[in-house]
Amino acid sequence: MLDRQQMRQLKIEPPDQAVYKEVLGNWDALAKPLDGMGEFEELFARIGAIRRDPALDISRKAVVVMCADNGIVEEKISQSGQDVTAKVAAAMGRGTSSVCRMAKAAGVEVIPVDIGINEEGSPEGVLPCKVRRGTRNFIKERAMTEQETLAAIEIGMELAKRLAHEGYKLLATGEMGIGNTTTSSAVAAALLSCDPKEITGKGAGLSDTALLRKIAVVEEGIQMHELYQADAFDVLCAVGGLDIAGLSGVFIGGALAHVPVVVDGVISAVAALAAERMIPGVRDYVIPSHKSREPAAERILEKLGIRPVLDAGLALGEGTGAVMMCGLLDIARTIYGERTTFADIDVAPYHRFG
Ligand SMILES: O=C(O)c1ccc[n+]([C@@H]2O[C@H](COP(=O)([O-])O)[C@@H](O)[C@H]2O)c1
Ligand SMILES: Cc1cc2nc[nH]c2cc1C
Repeated sequence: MLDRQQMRQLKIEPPDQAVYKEVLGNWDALAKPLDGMGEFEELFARIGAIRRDPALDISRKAVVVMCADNGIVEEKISQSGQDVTAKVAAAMGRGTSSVCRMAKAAGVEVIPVDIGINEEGSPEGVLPCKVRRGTRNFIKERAMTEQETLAAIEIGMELAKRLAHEGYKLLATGEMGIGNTTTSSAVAAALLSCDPKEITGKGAGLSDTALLRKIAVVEEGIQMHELYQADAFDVLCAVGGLDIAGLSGVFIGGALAHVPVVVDGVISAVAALAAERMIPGVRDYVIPSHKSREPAAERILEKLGIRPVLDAGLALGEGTGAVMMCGLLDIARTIYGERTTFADIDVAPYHRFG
């Protein structure tokens, strides 16, 4: 079992800059305007550098969906009942939830994980990795013990490692957990040292009055656990969730295995930021997808130094935005994989000015 000391000692190797340059050069040789594929050219250079592969093989992809419950739902910070977590997770196990439909269209495998659903046993088709049945209410006590948080991180790390070993070239992240936009807002406010009012949103739908209660709950959690002074691991224990901790582990495990990991909405973004704070260098392995409607998302992605590609007000979760990004990456890659170069169309290559 992973301990805190071992975790602190993990080292992330930087992506390969020679491959990065080679991929950019290959884009320039294609019969198209220079930089015609915009940010996708740089994103693919990063993916090549991460995988140390200028061929940019991203043929096998999986989305890891961490499902867990949150004790903070006692404070009525979500429009949905806690039972929805298990119900949507069960649909995921059957292949019928939103992310499953989209992943089928995009050629991405869905790996739902029960890392903390508040039910006895795990739904059929969902990987049984329950650390405990939901977290504790963070305005009464710490949401998780150190051991529970480490266990969740380790589950994510081991899963990413196993998937890399099985030949997945790109991983995407997702989650399902009623109440997890409250835990995410609390973790984000602490890690960004900002006022919860600025970054707490309506999650899966709340009235204006309920949003004020949600903000007050986040403020109370931060004050009670003195989180503006805490490190990322302590923040996770105090106000985080098993899904967030598990996804942090996926980001760390992906980075250690040289696999790019696509971030999804606000919960996944918060997990990536926590992972970067715990193990510096992880962010070099994070691939953007969309800018969630939750206000914290933009701030977190900015802090991570990654720019979202889609800005469509998505707020569904489950990894749906990340899966959409996988589809876009596949489409964009076709012109790189089946190269038509300047030489093929008998035109002299363009040169960069300045
Ligand atoms: O991905 C996002 O940014 C996102 C934004 C709002 C809601 N969600 C999803 O909605 C659920 C959490 O909403 P809530 O209001 O219960 O905190 C959870 O299952 C998430 O997958 C997800
Ligand atoms: C039905 C439902 C499906 C979801 N999928 C991700 N978060 C969700 C929240 C709700 C409420």
